[in-house]
Amino acid sequence: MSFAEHLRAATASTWDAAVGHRFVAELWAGTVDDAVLARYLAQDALFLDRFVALLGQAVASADRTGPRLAIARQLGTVAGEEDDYFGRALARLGTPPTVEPLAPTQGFLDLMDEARRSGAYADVLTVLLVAEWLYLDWASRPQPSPRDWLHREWIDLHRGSAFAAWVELLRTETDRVAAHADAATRDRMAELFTRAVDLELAFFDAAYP
Ligand SMILES: Cc1ncc(C[n+]2csc(CCO)c2C)c(N)n1
Repeated sequence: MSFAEHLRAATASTWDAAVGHRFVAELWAGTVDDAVLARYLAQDALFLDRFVALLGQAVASADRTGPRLAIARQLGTVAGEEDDYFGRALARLGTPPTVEPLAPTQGFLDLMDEARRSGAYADVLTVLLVAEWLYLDWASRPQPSPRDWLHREWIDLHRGSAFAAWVELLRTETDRVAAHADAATRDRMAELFTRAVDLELAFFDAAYP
C-alpha cells in the first residue's frame, strides 16, 4: 500500500462518512434544498479563494518542472470553469455577496494558511490531495446524473478523466515526496491528512443548520 493509500485507509471511517454524506446523496438525487446548497456554496467560495492561494504555493514549492507545470495548469482550470459555475449558481440561488466563515470553513482556512506559509511542498500536497481525492470519490458514483444543471455541473466538475488524472498526479507526488522525507515530515503529513478529512466531513454537516 502506498503512503497515500495508507493515509486514506487510516481515516476510512471519516472518509466514508463524508463520501456517503446526506448532502452528496441529495445532490446526486437532485433533491438538495436550495437553501442548503446556497449555504454550502457560499462557504465553498471562501474555501476556494484560499485553495487557489495554496495551489500557488504548490507551483512555487514543487521540486520538479513536470509537476509544477501540471499544478499551474490546474490552477488555471480552477480559476476558470469552477469560478464560472459559482457565479451562475450563486446568481440563481441569490446568496448574499458576503458571508462569514462557519467553524469548519475557518478550520480549513487555517489549515490551508498553515500549509501555505510553511512553504513545505510535502505539507501543501497533503492538504491538496485530501480536498481533491475525496471530491473525486463522492463525484464518481455509478449513478445517473441529476437533471438540473445546478446539481449536475457540481458533480461534473469533480469527475472525469482529466480530474482523475489530476488526483493521480497529487497522489504520486505525495508518495514520491513521502518516500524521500524524514519520519517527522511523514508524521506531519499524516496529521494534516487527518485534519483535512475531519474538516471535509464537518464542512458537509455545516450545510445543514
Ligand atoms: C470543502 C471543499 N473541499 C474540497 C473541494 C474540492 N475542490 C476544491 S477546488 C477544486 C477544483 C479542482 O481543482 C475542487 C475539486 C471543494 N470544492 N470544497
